[in-house]
Amino acid sequence: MPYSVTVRDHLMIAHSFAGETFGPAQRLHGATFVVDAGFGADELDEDGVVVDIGWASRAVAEITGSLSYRNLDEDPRFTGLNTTTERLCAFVADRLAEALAEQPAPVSGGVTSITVTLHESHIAWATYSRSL
Ligand SMILES: Nc1nc2c(c(=O)[nH]1)N=C([C@H](O)[C@H](O)COP(=O)(O)OP(=O)(O)OP(=O)(O)O)CN2
Repeated sequence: MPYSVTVRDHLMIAHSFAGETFGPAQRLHGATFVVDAGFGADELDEDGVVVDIGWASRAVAEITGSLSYRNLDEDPRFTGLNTTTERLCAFVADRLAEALAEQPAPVSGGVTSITVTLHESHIAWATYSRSL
């Protein structure tokens, strides 16, 4: 996968976690994530791109917008699940894969993988990668 394009957004949510592992984060707390969504391809399309950056930015913004300013403890999409940074990465990546699949070529043309990283601070982040 020699080529990739990454677009950045951010996400503000509230949540709490179940499990002694999480210590004080078992209580409701807020989090602001920087979201990096990467699209990988083996080859460029006929326009010379992996994916249109404008389309990618809008697709990511739609997903982050569906999460932001929400208490994810009350969001039916995550019932019974800890909305860890890792799980939110996978959620964003899977929604992006769905959005891409709905697009006709050339938008969906050569993308072979999606990699989403959520930075929860300058010293901690998580990543989820999937192939298409
Ligand atoms: N692998 C993950 N570990 C943790 C996540 C996560 O999403 N994935 N999230 C949290 C908390 O939501 C928060 O980000 C940090 O809470 P905090 O209590 O400060 O957790 P720490 O592990 O940094 O410190 P403690 O020693 O547990 O107090 C936590 N972990």
